[in-house]
Amino acid sequence: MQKILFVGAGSMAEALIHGWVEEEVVPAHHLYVTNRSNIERLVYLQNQYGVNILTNNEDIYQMDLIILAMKPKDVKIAIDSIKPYIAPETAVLSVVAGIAIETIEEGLGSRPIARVMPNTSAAIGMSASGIAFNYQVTNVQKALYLQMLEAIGIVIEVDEDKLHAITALSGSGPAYLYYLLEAWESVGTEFGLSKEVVRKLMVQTIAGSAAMLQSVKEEPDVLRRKVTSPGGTTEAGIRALESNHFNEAIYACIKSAEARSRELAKGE
Ligand SMILES: NC(=O)C1=CN([C@@H]2O[C@H](COP(=O)(O)OP(=O)(O)OC[C@H]3O[C@@H](n4cnc5c(N)ncnc54)[C@H](O)[C@@H]3O)[C@@H](O)[C@H]2O)C=CC1
Ligand SMILES: O=C(O)[C@@H]1CCC=N1
Repeated sequence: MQKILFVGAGSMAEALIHGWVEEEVVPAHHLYVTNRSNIERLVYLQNQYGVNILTNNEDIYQMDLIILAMKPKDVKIAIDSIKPYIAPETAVLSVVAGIAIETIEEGLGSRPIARVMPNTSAAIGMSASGIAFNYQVTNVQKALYLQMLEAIGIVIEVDEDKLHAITALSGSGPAYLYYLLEAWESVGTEFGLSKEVVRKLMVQTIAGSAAMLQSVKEEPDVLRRKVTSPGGTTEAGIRALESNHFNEAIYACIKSAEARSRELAKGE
C-alpha cells in the first residue's frame, strides 16, 4: 500500500505511526495525516516522523487505505467529511473503540473494512492487538494487516463481537497497569521510599513477571504460589486483596469496559 491516510492524529495514530516508522514496516512517506483542526499537531507528526500532511481533501481519492483514528463520538462527522472523496476501491481500517464494521459500511459504502483494537504500546513495538474483518477484505489484505500489526507487537484474529472484550482487556489494559503503578507509588512513598525508587522497583517487577510468564511455561497461579511462603508476607498481602474484594473489582472493571464498548456501538 503506497498511500495510507490517518484521519485523526491523536495518541493512537501517533503510537501506530511511531511503531511502523521505527520498525520500518511502512516508509514514512507513504503515510498521510489529517485531523479536525489542530495543524500544529500535524506539523509535529511531520517533523517527528517524516509523514505527510494531507493538504487537500481531493487527495483522499488517491489513498489505498484510510485509518479511522478519532474518538467514537467524532466518527459520524469524520465519515461524512471523507465520503465525498473516497475512491470505491479504497480499504478502511478502524481503530475506533466500539464502532461496528456495519456502521462504517453504512457511512462509506460496501468495501474492505477491518477493525483493529491495538494499544498504545504499539509505539514501542509491544502492542497486543485484536483484529476482525468484513468479507470483502482479501487474503492479500489480511496478510498485509497482520504483518503490519505483528511488526508492532502481537495480533489475534477474532470475530467482530469479541473485539468488545479485547477492548476492555488489552485495549484499555495499559491504563489499568499505570493505575496500579500509581497506587504502588502512593503507598510506597508512605513508607519513606522516594517515588523514583518505587517506580524503578515496580516497573522492573511488572516487566520481570511478564517475562516469566512468557518464558517459563507455568500457569500464573503456579508462579504465584512459588512467591507465597506459608505464613509469609505475600500470603498476608493476598489475604488483604481477597478481603478487599480484589476479584470483584477486576470483574467489575472489565465488565464495565466491555459494556461501555457495546454502548458505543449503539451510539450511546
Ligand atoms: N488511546 C488508546 O489507548 C487507544 C485508543 N483507541 C481508539 O483510538 C481512537 C483515537 O483515540 P486517541 O488517539 O486516544 O484520541 P485522541 O483524542 O488523542 O485523538 C483523536 C484525534 O481525532 C481527531 N478528530 C476528531 N474529529 C475528527 C474529524 N471529524 N475528522 C478528522 N479528525 C478528527 C482529533 O483532532 C485528534 O487528532 C479512539 O476511537 C479510541 O477508541 C484504541 C485503542 C487504544
Ligand atoms: O478508552 C477508550 O475508549 C479507548 C479504547 C481502548 C483504550 N482507549
